Amino acid sequence: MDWTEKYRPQHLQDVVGNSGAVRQMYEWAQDWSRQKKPLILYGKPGTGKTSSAHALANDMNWEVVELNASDQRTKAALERVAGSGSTTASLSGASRKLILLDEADNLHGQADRGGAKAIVEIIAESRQPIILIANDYYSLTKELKTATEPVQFRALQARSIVPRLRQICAAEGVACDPAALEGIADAAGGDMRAAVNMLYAAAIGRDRLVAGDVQTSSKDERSTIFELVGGVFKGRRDAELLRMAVEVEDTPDAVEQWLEGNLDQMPDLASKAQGYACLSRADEYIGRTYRRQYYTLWRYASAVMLLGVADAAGGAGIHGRIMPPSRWQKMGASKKQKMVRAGLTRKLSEMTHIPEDALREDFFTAIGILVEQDPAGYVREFGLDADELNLFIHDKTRAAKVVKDVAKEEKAKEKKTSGKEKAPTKEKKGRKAGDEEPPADTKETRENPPPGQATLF
Ligand SMILES: Nc1ncnc2c1ncn2[C@@H]1O[C@H](COP(=O)(O)OP(=O)(O)OP(=O)(O)O)[C@@H](O)[C@H]1O
Repeated sequence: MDWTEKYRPQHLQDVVGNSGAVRQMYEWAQDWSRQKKPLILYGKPGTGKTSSAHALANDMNWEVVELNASDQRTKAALERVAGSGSTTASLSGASRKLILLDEADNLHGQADRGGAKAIVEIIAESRQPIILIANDYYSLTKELKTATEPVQFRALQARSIVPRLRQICAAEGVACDPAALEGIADAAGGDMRAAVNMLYAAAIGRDRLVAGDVQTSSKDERSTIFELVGGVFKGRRDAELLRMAVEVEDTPDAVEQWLEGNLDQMPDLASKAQGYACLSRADEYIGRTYRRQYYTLWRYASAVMLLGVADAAGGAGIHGRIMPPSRWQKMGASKKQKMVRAGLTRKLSEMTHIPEDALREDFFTAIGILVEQDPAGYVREFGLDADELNLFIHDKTRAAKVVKDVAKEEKAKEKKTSGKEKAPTKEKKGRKAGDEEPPADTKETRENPPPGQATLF
């Protein structure tokens, strides 16, 4: 079993470090009332934000409802649980629900700004306690900052991490050398999740842990995605491969894209098909992870795809060069770009009615080619913003200019239309060559829609 889950603190008093933050949460919960602002826990990954929120709910005997800020269904769910429609019966003691809204820094991923604004309004008026979680406080919207009370989680000190690792070793029956634990705690860089994972990787299958067993790779030295994917295609099927998967910073869905992007290297059709079959099974688990917010399934998804594709690669393995999946490489993998990409996928999914997880590489590649040919047309049809357009054309200045020009052009068109409403006779005189087509919802345009959405799908 995943040790980070197994040793997740169950009560506030089990949370390591961040005592100020924990106290603030406790006091907030003690006299929580409808007038109180929701909390927003922010800080580096792996410092105990999510665990503390769950531990608080457990201590208060509150049920937890977990929602993700970037999920389109969140607004409706929030309205149901926290909005004015929620019954007073559910507001009393034991049946009180703590709403946990994760990825609050991705709230603008909600397709329209109105959606995000509505969510902030529901939060501010909530009849149930709400805790939001974010990594980066500074990227939160102003409205959200105003509506909430901040609680900072700081990186943990190595000397706070060591005792926790010692407890885990004791519970697992692993004797440990203090130097080994100190080495792990130092390398974790204040991230308890990383520390527990490193301990797991070093201690699993051992009953004694000495400093030499520990690979105290610092953040920069941890396995890279290239090594992991390279290992898979070389046909590795050992614990080391799973250890590398724990170390890489990429999420299983990113790893899945990398594996898929390199499947062409398979020696024959049968092994390629076998590789795809494993990926599709892993994909199901990854989807379920997100739907149920059950992150333990991630580990399982990783194991299924890594070992499965390694098996498909065969005993001798393939020693070709590992390439990043094409579109991914161009899009880069910075957090901001990932968020833009996630928002865009959602937008395209809504417009095309194709499920998000089906909008994979091929689809992006196809759209990319079309967008490159007619950026302005796609900005108009899909409502792409400059960041989204830049994902396709890779030229920030040009993307900003195209979006600005389209906005200008639309504004002019609007003006013209409203002018036309006021003075219909003048417009009737006919159009000059080069004028825009007047917007019309005639039978003909409905059946033969303009280029863009309808032509493409
Ligand atoms: N302060 C802590 N005390 C004890 N365990 C911790 C602490 N912080 C993290 N952990 C361990 O790391 C795991 C992940 O922590 P958690 O999910 O609470 O981090 P987080 O701050 O919410 O991270 P993220 O921002 O990535 O969601 C926990 O299951 C637990 O095992």
